[in-house]
Amino acid sequence: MARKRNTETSEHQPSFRERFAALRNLPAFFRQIWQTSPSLTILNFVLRLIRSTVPTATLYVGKLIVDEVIRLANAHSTDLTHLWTLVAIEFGLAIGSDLLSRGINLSESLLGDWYAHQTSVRLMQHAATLDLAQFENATFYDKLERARQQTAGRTQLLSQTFSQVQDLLTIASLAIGLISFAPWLLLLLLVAVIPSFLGELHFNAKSYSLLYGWTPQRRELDYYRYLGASDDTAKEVKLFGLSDFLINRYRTLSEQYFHENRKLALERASWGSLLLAIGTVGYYAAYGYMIFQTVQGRVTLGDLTFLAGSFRQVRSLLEGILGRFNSISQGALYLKDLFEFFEIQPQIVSPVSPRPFPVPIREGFVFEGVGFKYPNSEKWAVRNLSFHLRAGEKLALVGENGAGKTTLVKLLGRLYDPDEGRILLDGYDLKAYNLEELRTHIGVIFQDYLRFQFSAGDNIAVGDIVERENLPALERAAEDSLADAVIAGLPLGYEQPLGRRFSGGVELSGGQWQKVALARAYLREADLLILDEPTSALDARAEYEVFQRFAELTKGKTAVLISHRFSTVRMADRILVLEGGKVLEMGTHEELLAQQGRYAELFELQAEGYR
Ligand SMILES: Nc1ncnc2c1ncn2[C@@H]1O[C@H](COP(=O)(O)OP(=O)(O)OP(=O)(O)O)[C@@H](O)[C@H]1O
Repeated sequence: MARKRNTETSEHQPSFRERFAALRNLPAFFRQIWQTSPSLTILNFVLRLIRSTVPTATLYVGKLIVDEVIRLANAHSTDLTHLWTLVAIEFGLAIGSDLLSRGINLSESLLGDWYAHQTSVRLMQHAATLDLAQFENATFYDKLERARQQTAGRTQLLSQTFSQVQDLLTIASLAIGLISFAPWLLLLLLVAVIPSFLGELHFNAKSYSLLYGWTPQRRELDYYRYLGASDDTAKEVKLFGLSDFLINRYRTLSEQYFHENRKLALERASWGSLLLAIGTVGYYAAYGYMIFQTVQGRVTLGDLTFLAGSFRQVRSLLEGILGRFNSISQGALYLKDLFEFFEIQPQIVSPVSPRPFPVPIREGFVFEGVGFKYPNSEKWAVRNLSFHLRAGEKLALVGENGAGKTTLVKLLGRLYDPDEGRILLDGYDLKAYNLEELRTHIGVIFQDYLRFQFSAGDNIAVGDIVERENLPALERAAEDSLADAVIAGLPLGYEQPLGRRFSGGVELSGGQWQKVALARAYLREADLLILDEPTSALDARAEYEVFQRFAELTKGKTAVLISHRFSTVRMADRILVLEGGKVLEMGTHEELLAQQGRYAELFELQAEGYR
């Protein structure tokens, strides 16, 4: 299937002005580098400063050697002391230069690695503060993806900018010699180098926009790679015979990228060679002129070697600087992506002066005309939702798929805020409470709970991670959720790694996983416990037992239970029937049966199936 490139993103073709504007990110970048390690930054800079004078010094000593050789030859002298001293100095410079380069590389790679490490940690920390809604947004993902990719590339930007400064200093010292000989040579050099610089600038802008425009597709490629080769997916991919389908989708997209990239690479190579040739013509014109001056006796042979060497070096340094300028401005554009990611702010936050969370909860939660639309959707997931979840009651949520049950739970945990109406806790809007505190007091086990590829103990401990080392607490929670028998059957008990991703891991059955996940809810001393279809994978006996315990363990606590099984639902104090995001019926099992409404209908339907 041929796929069209996202045309919306190709509008992001960065203009010259944008590229230059992006350089404004460099000071902030260097502030971060400096904060990473002031001593390494200074060391690197000092080493580069010294290193920048070495080429000029070497060329100058070379000139002195040539002049001395000629003087000795003409004077038929055998006193070589001065000559050998000069050679020794040049040798010293060569060794010194190598050592300096090594020092520069070492300090820079340490600095770069440490910076990349710190940025990755900051990225994770920042991502953790953001809202669930932001994670469900594709543009956000693209930004995150670019920001992630850039952390390693930053090391390169660091060394390029430092090299730039070093080379500029070297050029300055070499230029002094050239200027004193013939200032227009320097001008000739610039003219020779500029066309290839402009060419590079143009092609770099193009490849940046190609890469940028392809971010969504690259994410798609990663996804196919993951689907095609991962333990989570292998089962379904094999049984449904999806390999060829996936490989073809991958191939089509990847080939399209390759072709676009190749076109650009070819254009770049042909234009690059042409423009570079102009530079070479400039160099040989200047070289010819210098040879002519030497033959005329206006400069010495030593001067010729110095000047020709300086010219050649300044040319290659200038080319390097201009070329590097391109990658620096490109790097600065990527830097913009990174900084932009850090600028994304969460919308769901704590108030400035939050109310203390009520312990115990006195009145409970009141939904007042709550309406909510998912950010990427036009449809109301829930609307005009009004009901009272009393303190200490067990409320079951019932409704068909998509009725809004999980959404209601997400609103309770402030993973989203309502678009209409409000949710009160003991008379105050949920937004009046500290967000973290609110979440600490709520224990939720979602139907799509995470199967962490951690040890069995850690899989329970994620319910309240501060209890990680508290084995008795973990054991108690496991007992409450019936996970104790599962763990007793594992060769390494609580230390047993679960899942197949890492070596030595043991895979559990769906029901066994569910028992382990359920233990998380019991580990946390939550005041509001929410279980979203916690027993869907359990066998009938286990389900019965789990709910017997649940009733005992949550005595006096507020709890919300989502289930499609009426045997479970009828154990709740009250039942709320949702339909199309609205409250359809609410009452006890008996009341709802007596009403002969939807609940009674669904209950009968299920009971029918068991008869
Ligand atoms: N992340 C999301 N983005 C957009 N729409 C969503 C998202 N999650 C759910 N929805 C939509 O919101 C509505 C309510 O979904 P919700 O998950 O709350 O239903 P549910 O009652 O829990 O269903 P189920 O019994 O299948 O678990 C559905 O129409 C669903 O398509």
